[in-house]
Amino acid sequence: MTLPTSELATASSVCDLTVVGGTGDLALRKLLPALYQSERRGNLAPGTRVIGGSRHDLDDAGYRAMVREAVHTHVPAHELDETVIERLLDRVRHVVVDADSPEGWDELHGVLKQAESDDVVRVFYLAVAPRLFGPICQRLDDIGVVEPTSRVVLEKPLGTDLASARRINDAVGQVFDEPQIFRIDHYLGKESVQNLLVTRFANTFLEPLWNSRWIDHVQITAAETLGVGERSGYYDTSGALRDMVQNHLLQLLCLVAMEPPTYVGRETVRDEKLKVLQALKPMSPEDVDRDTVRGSYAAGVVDGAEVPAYADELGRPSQTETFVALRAEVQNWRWAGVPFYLRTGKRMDRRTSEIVVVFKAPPHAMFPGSEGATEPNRLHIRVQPDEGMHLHMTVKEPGPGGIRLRPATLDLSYATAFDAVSPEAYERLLLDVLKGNPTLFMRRDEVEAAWAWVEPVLQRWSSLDERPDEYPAGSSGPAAAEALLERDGRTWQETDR
Ligand SMILES: NC(=O)C1=CN([C@@H]2O[C@H](COP(=O)(O)OP(=O)(O)OC[C@H]3O[C@@H](n4cnc5c(N)ncnc54)[C@H](OP(=O)(O)O)[C@@H]3O)[C@@H](O)[C@H]2O)C=CC1
Ligand SMILES: O=C1O[C@H](COP(=O)(O)O)[C@@H](O)[C@H](O)[C@H]1O
Repeated sequence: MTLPTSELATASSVCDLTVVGGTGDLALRKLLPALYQSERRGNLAPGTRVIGGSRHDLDDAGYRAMVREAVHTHVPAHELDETVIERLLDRVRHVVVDADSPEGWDELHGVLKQAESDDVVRVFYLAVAPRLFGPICQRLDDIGVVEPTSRVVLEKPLGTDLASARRINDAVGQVFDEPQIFRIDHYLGKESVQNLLVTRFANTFLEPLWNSRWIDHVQITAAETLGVGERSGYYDTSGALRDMVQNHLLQLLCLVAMEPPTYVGRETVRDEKLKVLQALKPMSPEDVDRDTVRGSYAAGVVDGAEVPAYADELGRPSQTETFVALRAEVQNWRWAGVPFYLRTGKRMDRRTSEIVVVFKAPPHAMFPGSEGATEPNRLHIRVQPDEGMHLHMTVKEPGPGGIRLRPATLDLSYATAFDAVSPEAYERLLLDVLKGNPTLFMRRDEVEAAWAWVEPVLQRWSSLDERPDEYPAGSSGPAAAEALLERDGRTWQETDR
């Protein structure tokens, strides 16, 4: 079994990568530093160019200065190499384009016509608000630059509900065929997320246990210490359910719950993930009231600094949730009766993304005095920080004087086990785009199935017209999130660090 995305050392095809939104936060903070890293590792094919597009009145030199600063700001100092920066800058151009106007697009056409050869693949990365995806695709079509080999990359969020996601998909689909469309979910580019597939399917010891007979429940957490910062305009129209659960957390759930595909390939993994999304138990209004928790951070202390409440950062009261916890069920043979608890929030006590698989307790306490002393086995898959895994077990405490049971862990930290730093998710995903490998990108049917599942939650919440529960910034979320598990006789599990 080979993971196509592990081909990081393989050069990509020669591409003209046009980043519409090339002056925005995402481009400067993530995409251009990722391209720098690809250049540094020799993974950008000679002849590949990067064309930034925005309404900024910038010439090539002005944009190159912006790119240089972005690389200096967002790449760790020990990885900076001026000769690599120069090599990257040689590839860089800028065109002034406005999605809302036909002007400027001919200039893009002119630049693309100067490509090294007719074989250069045109990639259009839309790092702009999703409402612009359809209009930009139309403009690209109007100027005649979309070829059968072209690709388009769409950033999340893809819509705000099922209907808007369908509209965007329809609009993009007027110009690009589905195999040409790469919908990014950057969690799928994280090393440990891909390792989840390998751990499950390249080892034999887990798979026989990976079902409702042996697994009690699964917890998936993505906690951030950051607040909404500069993105409050976007975030307040979104909230944690749309921003994190509909995409990243459900993708993680899919990778935990999916059946083994016959091989890891472009469509096979996505086919299996889709089946999981389609098997999620639909939420009735009563389910939403019972099985979901919304929170909004109040003022508090994070990493030793006082931070304001969400509403104060925003400058007005808001019903938008900055925290969600919920209980989901996958209604199929493997997972019947196994709850999946999902939780995500901003301004929490720690930055951690983690999957915890909690196994059932041993059926019989056979060691004298050991009733209640054994903790169920837990497999922690740490997505970030400190990527790795640890298996929580019960062992005998060494020494004479009878058998005393003690919890202990088998720990695998990537940083210590492998002498290699994992590439940033965007570096890996951008290379996959340049190579034309869509395995780690979301297909239309997946995105829409995920929206179909979260939509009843959104509808119920908006019908209630209530403010989310407050939680102090720097805490683990609202008390109701603890109660959600306590009701089932369970607790959230954290990796001890
Ligand atoms: N920032 C992040 O961390 C993340 C962002 N995303 C998504 O990526 C996308 C971009 O986000 P972000 O970079 O933060 O947004 P910004 O607002 O920082 O940047 C938007 C970019 O789009 C350009 N732009 C805006 N309007 C037009 C237009 N009419 N025609 C052409 N270009 C235009 C802007 O340049 P100008 O104004 O000069 O035209 C700018 O380059 C969004 O969909 C966002 O949700 C997803 C995950 C994380
Ligand atoms: O997509 C998003 O993800 C980030 C969290 O990403 P991470 O890689 O730092 O875990 C989140 O802050 C942002 O709100 C969301 O849009």
